[in-house]
Formats: sequence, C-alpha cells, structure tokens
Amino acid sequence: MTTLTPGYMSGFGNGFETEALPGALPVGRNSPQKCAYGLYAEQLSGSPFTAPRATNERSWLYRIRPTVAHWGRFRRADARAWRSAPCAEAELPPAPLRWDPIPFPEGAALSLIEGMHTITTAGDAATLSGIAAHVYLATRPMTDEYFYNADGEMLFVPQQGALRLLTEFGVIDATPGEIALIPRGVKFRAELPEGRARGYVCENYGGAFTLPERGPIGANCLANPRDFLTPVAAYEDREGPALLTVKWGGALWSAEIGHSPLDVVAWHGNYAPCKYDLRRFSPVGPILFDHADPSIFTVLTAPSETPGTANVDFVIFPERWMVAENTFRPPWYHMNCMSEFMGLIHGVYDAKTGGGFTPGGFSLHNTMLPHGPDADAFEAASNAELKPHKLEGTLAFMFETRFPQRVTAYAAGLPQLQADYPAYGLALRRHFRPDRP
Ligand SMILES: O=C(O)Cc1cc(O)ccc1O
Ligand SMILES: [Fe+2]
Repeated sequence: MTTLTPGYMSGFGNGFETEALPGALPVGRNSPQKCAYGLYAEQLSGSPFTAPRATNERSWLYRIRPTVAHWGRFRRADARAWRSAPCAEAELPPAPLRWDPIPFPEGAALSLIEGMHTITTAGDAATLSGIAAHVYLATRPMTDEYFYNADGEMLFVPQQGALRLLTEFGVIDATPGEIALIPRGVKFRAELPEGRARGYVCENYGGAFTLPERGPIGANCLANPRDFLTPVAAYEDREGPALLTVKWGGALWSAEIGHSPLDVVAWHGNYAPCKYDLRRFSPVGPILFDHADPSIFTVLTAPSETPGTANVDFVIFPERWMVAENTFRPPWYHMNCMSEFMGLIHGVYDAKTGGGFTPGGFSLHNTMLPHGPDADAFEAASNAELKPHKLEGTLAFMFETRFPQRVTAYAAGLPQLQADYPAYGLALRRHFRPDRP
C-alpha cells in the first residue's frame, strides 16, 4: 500500500507533529512500551544530544521497521561523477572560472543520484566542515531505489524540470524557483514529473542550514519562517525489490533491502526536510545610495564555530527595484576571503550583461581572487540614467563558503568550461584622466 500524497505544514524548524494514520503518534511520550499499529519508534538526531536549545535538532519517527532493519550487505557502488572533499584531483589556477550549462546526456538514463556531477569541493567531509557544489542531470525516476546521505545535508536548487522528493517524512514537490532541503540521514527517492531535471545542489558537510539573524532589520522580511513548508507524514508499505544506497565517508554503498524504507507512518520533531519558494523572499537593500554587501540576500546560512564566518551561505539575487542615487548599482569589484560558487536559474545577472553567464551555467570566484562586472556591465552601469529601475525576470544564487573550492577533474575537463573567461577583466578599459577630477 502506498499513501504518498503531498501536503505541507508551515514554519522553519518548528516542533512539528504529523501522522498518516490516526493515533499513530504516542501522546505525551516518545517511546511507549508498544507503539500504536505495531510501529517501531526511532530517534533521528541532527545535532548532538546536548546542543543548546536553539540548535538542538531531532525527530521521532514511528515506522514499520527501524532503520537498522532496512539493512543488507552493502557493497561499494559506482559514485560516477560524485566527489567529496578533500578532492585535489585537478590543478587549480588562480583564475575566475565559468561554465556554460551542461546538457542532458544523450542516451544515458540517470537517476538523481547517478546524475550528481560534482563541480567543486571545499573543506573536509570527514571533519564535518565544508561543502560540495554539484550539478544534477537526472533523466529517469527512482522507483525502487532509495538514498540517504550521511556526509551532509543536501540543498536542491532546481533549474529546469520539477523534482518530486519522496522522503521518510513525506513528499516534497520542488520546481525551478523553489529550493528543497533534505537533512543529513533522511532517506528519499526522486521522481521526475517532467521526465528529466537539471539543477544545483549544495552538499553541506557542516552544521545545518538555518535562517540568518536579521539584526536591525527586525522581525520581518528576507526569508520569513512561515514560508518554509515541511511535508506531512506519508508512507509506503511495500515489500519487494528495493535498493538502498548510502553516501558515507565520501563513498557510495548499496544493499538490497527487500522493502521500502519510506515506511514512517507518523513523526514529530524539528529535524525534517522542507521546501521554500524563493519568490517569497522579501529583499531589503539600499534605498538612497551605495551597494550593500550580498549578505543582505542570505536565504539560509550554515554557521561555523566562528561567529559571522559561515561554513556556507545560500544567497540569492532576486527580482528587485534598484533606486540608489549617484551609485554604481551592479556589484562592485572586489576580492573576498570567502569563495563564491554562482548559478543562474533564469534571466540575466546584473554583473554579467556581456553574455556568457546563462541559465543553467555556473561560475567560481575563489578565495582572494579578484572579480566584478564585465566590461559591458561596467560601461552600461556607469553611464546609465539612474531612474528607479526594476531588475525583472532574474534569479541567480551563490554558495559562499569560508573554504577555497577545488574544481573536480570532471568540471575541469568539461567542454562547457569557458576558455576565455579567465581574461574577461582585460576588456575593462582605462578611463583615468588626471586632468578631470
Ligand atoms: O561576485 C558576485 O557577483 C556576487 C556578489 C554580488 C554582490 O552584489 C556583491 C558582492 C558579490 O560578491
Ligand atoms: Fe563576488
């Protein structure tokens, strides 16, 4: 029997509770002597037991079998193009890098997991710090295949085609313009409602993504907690061939388990997958002059132990009004101690109007490497009439991490790597006129 229909509860990191069968959740306790319906109780801990309240994450799952019974003889599986940090397989020159979109492979049927192509890695998965940035190219659904990632949580950023993520906690539908967050250790499979799907993933080895502080902005704007949607409980009661693949210690392992592990009939807690529509992000920015730091557009942040120094920030560049007076409005030229992986979901990014940064493409501006607007964007923005102007139909994003990002051999060898991008800065003309203040 399958009762897998989508439905959502609103809020970020709430203490949710949900049951697909009435009375499946124990009342007032977590671990009764016998659970209703003959279910097993299992705790999934996303933080150490003793983490402070604000960062303490765990859920209780009431399931047909505990995870230890969804087990088998694991053998190494082919990780294909999926890599984990540290991964120094390709030489990395001190240059800005940019790629055209990677097309879907012709003739190859790839599940979401098989279609994971790592572009960069940073930090060290074994020390629970750093990230990997992937592009997924998926062309077949997972029907009796399941997956969980023990190395990190996964932030999905669909760019083309929808994803239906059938998780232990319930079903998430995510389309381009939305994101989906699957915590470390949560089992799922993915269907492709449009037959194929392309997008980006931030695999976060560090502490979990959370909402950034708003400081003087106050209680509203940016990403509001009520717009995050967590699925209601939904389960598969299916015996039969089933392959569970686990990413653990930087490698993939698979076992035949003989039944669906998406067998959670009820759950409660604050450690659960969610989705968010990026169009709900309410941007706050300079309304008189100057260009603020891009941290104002942080949707989610995964902090490190050092205050203000994120393991990774997920930042977007959404539609918005540009109103600043006497201001060079696109991003300024800069060098950053953090590294910046960028992708484009749709439209044109205001720092790169000269072509070359196209939807589905991506770029890497590594730690302490200079970058900024291309020559077209500079000339246009420094001569534009500064009326209020709306940036419309655009959505770019950035995975910004404290660690340098290494490019994989796969990404370094892609024909989509733009040979001329490292020199884009040389097209910036000299304007210096000592006689003209
Ligand atoms: O490099 C980029 O395009 C991202 C970026 C945007 C911005 O508005 C300010 C700084 C920054 O790094
Ligand atoms: Fe930048």
